[in-house]
Amino acid sequence: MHYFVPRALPAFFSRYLASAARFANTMESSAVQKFRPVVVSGPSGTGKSTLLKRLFAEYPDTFGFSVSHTTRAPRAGEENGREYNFTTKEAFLDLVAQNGFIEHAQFGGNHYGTSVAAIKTVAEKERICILDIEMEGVKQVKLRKDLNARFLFLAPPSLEELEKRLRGRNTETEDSLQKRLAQAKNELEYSKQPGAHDKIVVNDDLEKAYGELKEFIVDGGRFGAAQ
Ligand SMILES: Nc1ncnc2c1ncn2[C@@H]1O[C@H](COP(=O)(O)OP(=O)(O)OP(=O)(O)O)[C@@H](O)[C@H]1O
Repeated sequence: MHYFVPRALPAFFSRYLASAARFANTMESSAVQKFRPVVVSGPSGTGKSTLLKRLFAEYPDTFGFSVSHTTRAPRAGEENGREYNFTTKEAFLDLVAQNGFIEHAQFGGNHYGTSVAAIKTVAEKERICILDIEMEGVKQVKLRKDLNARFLFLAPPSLEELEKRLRGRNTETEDSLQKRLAQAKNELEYSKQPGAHDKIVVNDDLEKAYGELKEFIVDGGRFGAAQ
């Protein structure tokens, strides 16, 4: 039996689909061209939360955080898309297979992750997405050129000073403190690799560090976007 296969039709459709995909990508990337995500990393206890809190207070309605995915059930008062993107295990693992997560992990039998789409959503809402993540996450974001992110590393003045701050914060056990200090050495090593970060700020004097962080992130109101 012979079927009539219109040869021109698939070619037409594939051209149509390719141009639709190009259009969607352009639309998508135009948001991150203007609202470029900023990755702020640095050893635990260097002062990321302290400095970012100040930046958010000085620039209200400018920054945003991506909404994570989770397979855990919503708690009372939690709204899908606000606290988390609540999802089934199947949908979560599908997205993992599609390389849709920057980072994901499992805690207490539930999956959690930061999706590429959630980061882009912040840019589409015309806000600068701030990602406060550790080194492995930084490496993942670097692979995703489509996110157009900028990278700032906050360094402690020394490991001795970092230990003093972590002890002073009174949030760590001796064991978790030693783990954080060991991880800090890895992060500092990585930060010395050429091209690992766009900007390194040493948080010695708080005022000076804040000024440098602000200058890099705000960038005279351009937030890193090309004019
Ligand atoms: N320049 C500074 N001089 C002295 N102390 C500082 C300075 N910056 C931050 N601190 C103090 O160091 C401690 C750690 O800061 P913070 O909690 O902001 O670190 P972090 O990088 O956000 O840590 P984590 O990644 O564990 O959340 C806090 O007690 C903070 O008040």
